[in-house]
Amino acid sequence: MIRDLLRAMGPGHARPMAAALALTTGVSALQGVVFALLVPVLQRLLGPDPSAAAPWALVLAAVTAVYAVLRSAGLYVNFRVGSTISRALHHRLGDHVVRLPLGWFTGARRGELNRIATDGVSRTTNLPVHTYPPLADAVVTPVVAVAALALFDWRLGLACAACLVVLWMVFTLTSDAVGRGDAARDAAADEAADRVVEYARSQPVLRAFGRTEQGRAGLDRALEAEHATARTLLFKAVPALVAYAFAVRLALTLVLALVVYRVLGGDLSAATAVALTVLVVRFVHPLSAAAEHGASLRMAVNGLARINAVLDARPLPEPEAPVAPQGSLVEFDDVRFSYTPGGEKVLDGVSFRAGPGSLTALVGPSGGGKSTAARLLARFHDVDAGRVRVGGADVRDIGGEELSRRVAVVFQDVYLFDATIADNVRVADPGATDGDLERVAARSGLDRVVAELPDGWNTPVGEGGASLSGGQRQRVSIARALLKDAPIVVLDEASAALDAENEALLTRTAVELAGEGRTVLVIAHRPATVAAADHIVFLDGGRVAEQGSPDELLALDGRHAAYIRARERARGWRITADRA
Ligand SMILES: Nc1ncnc2c1ncn2[C@@H]1O[C@H](COP(=O)(O)OP(=O)(O)OP(=O)(O)O)[C@@H](O)[C@H]1O
Repeated sequence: MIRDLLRAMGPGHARPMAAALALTTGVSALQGVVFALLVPVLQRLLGPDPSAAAPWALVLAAVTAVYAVLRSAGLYVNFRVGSTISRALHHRLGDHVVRLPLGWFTGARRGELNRIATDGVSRTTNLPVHTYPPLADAVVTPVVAVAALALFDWRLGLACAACLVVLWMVFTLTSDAVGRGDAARDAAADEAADRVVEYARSQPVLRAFGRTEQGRAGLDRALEAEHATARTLLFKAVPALVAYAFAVRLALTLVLALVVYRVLGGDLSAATAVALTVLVVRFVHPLSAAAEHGASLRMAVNGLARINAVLDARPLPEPEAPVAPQGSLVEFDDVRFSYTPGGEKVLDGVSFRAGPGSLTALVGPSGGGKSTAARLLARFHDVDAGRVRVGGADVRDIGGEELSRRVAVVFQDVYLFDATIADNVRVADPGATDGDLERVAARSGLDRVVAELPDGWNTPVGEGGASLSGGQRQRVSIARALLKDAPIVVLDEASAALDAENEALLTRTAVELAGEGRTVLVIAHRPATVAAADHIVFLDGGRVAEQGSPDELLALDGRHAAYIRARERARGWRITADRA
C-alpha cells in the first residue's frame, strides 16, 4: 500500500511520508501507554493508601502532555501530507497523461480518467487525515496497552492478545470483502458514467429518429449494473461489519468475564479489577470503528491501483537521436496495425504515397481504415509492422514536437474549448496577431461566421463548442489548422450532413492548400471532394483495393467507381471526371 502510494507520487516523497507515518504510529503507541498508566494510578487511588498514586499520576500527566503535543503536531503534519499527496497525484497524472499517445484517449478512458482524478485522488488524500490515524488508534494503541497489561497480569494480557489476533483476522476478512465489492462497483460506476455522457451526446440523433426509448437501453443496463454492484457491496459489507462489531463485543465480554473470575478467585484485587475494566472498556469504540476505517483503506488501495494503472500506461517512445524530415512527402509502406495486440488487423499491408503540392483522397466504405491511417500519420499509435514516413523519416524517429509541427489535422468531431472563438483559433499559435486571425478567417470562411455573431471574435463558444453549429465549428477548426501553417494537412471530411456552402468550403480549402505546395490528405465522403483529388486511395477492409487518379479509377470501373456511383445515387449527384 505505502509502496503503491510512493510509486504513484513519484520520487522525493519517501522521507516525509515515513516521518508522518512514524509520528502517527508513535502517537497511537503513546496513547496506549497513557491508557496503561491509568491502571497503576487507579489501583493506588482505590487502594488503602490513595496518596501512593501521586508519583504515578505525575508520570501520567507528563506522558499525557507529551501525547497531546504530539497528537496536535501529527494532525498538522497529516493535513500537510494529505495536500502533498493530492498535489503530487494530480501533477503526476497530468504530466503523464500529456505524454500518452492520443490513441489512448478512447471515450471509456476519458470517463475513467475523470473518476480517477477526482474520486480516486480524494480517497487517497483522505488516507493520512481520516483513515490512518483512527486505524492506528484502533490497532497500535490496543497492542501497546495489552503489552503493558501483561506486565500487571500476564494471564489477562495473554487473553487480550488472543482476542486481538482473532479480531485482526475478522478485520482482514471484513475489509477484503468490502475491497472486492468496491472494485466491482467502481468498474460499473465508470461504465455508467460513460453511458450517461453518451446518452446526453446522442440526444439530437435519438430525438430526430424518435428512438429515445431504445437509445436509453444501454444507459439503463449500465445503471442497473451499477445498482447491482452497489447492492452486492452492501450485502457483503453490512454482514461483515456487523460480524466484526459482534466479535469486538464478544471479545471484551470474555475479557471482562475473566477479570471477574479472577477477582472472585482472589487472584486480583477489586482496585486492579476496576482499573483493568476501565482500560478494556476504553477500547470498545476505536476497535469497533477499525472495520470501517479498514474498508476505507481498501477503497483507497483500489483507487491507488487505478491511478498506478494510468501511470503504468506507456507513452510512445521518443527517439534518442531525432531525425529531421526532409520535405513533406508522406509514405505508407506495407503498414499493418491492430488496435489491440494480436487483435483483428485494421490496416493490413497498406502502401501509398502523398506528395507535396497534391491532394490525396482516402476513400472507401465505413470501417475501411481511413481514419486509422490518418491517426497513424499523426502518430496517435505506432504501427505493428511496416513504416509511416514523413519527409523520408519514419514517424517513430521524428520527435513528437517536430511531427506535431509538420502535421495539422482537422478532425470530423471538432472539439472547441469553452472560450472565445479567437482563443480557440489561437490554440494553434498563441502569439498570432489579430491580422493573422483575419487572414485565416478569410480563407476558412470563419470571417462570415464572426461577422454574423454579435460579439464577433469574442463570442464564447460554450463547452465543446456547443453554441456553434457543426459547420461553424468546422470553420473554426480549419482556421486553427491554417494558423498552424503545417506543411502536411489532414482533413477529415464530415460524414454528417452539412449545408452546401460548408461542403464546398472544405473541398476548396483542400485544393488551395495543395496548390500552395502542401501535402494534403482528405478522408473524403463526398463525390465532389473525391473528384477534386490528384490521387485516390480506396481502402476497404484495411487493404488498398485500388489507387490512382480520379480519371484512372473511373476508367477502371472497379470498386471505387461502383462506390462513388452508389454515393451519387444516394445524394442525387452526377459525377464527372473533371476537377472541381
Ligand atoms: N479506438 C479504436 N479501438 C478499436 N477499434 C477501432 C478504434 N477505432 C476504429 N476501430 C476499428 O477499426 C476499423 C477501422 O476504423 P476506421 O475508423 O479507421 O475506419 P474508417 O474507414 O475511417 O470509417 P468511417 O468512414 O466510418 O469513419 C473499424 O473496424 C473500427 O471499428
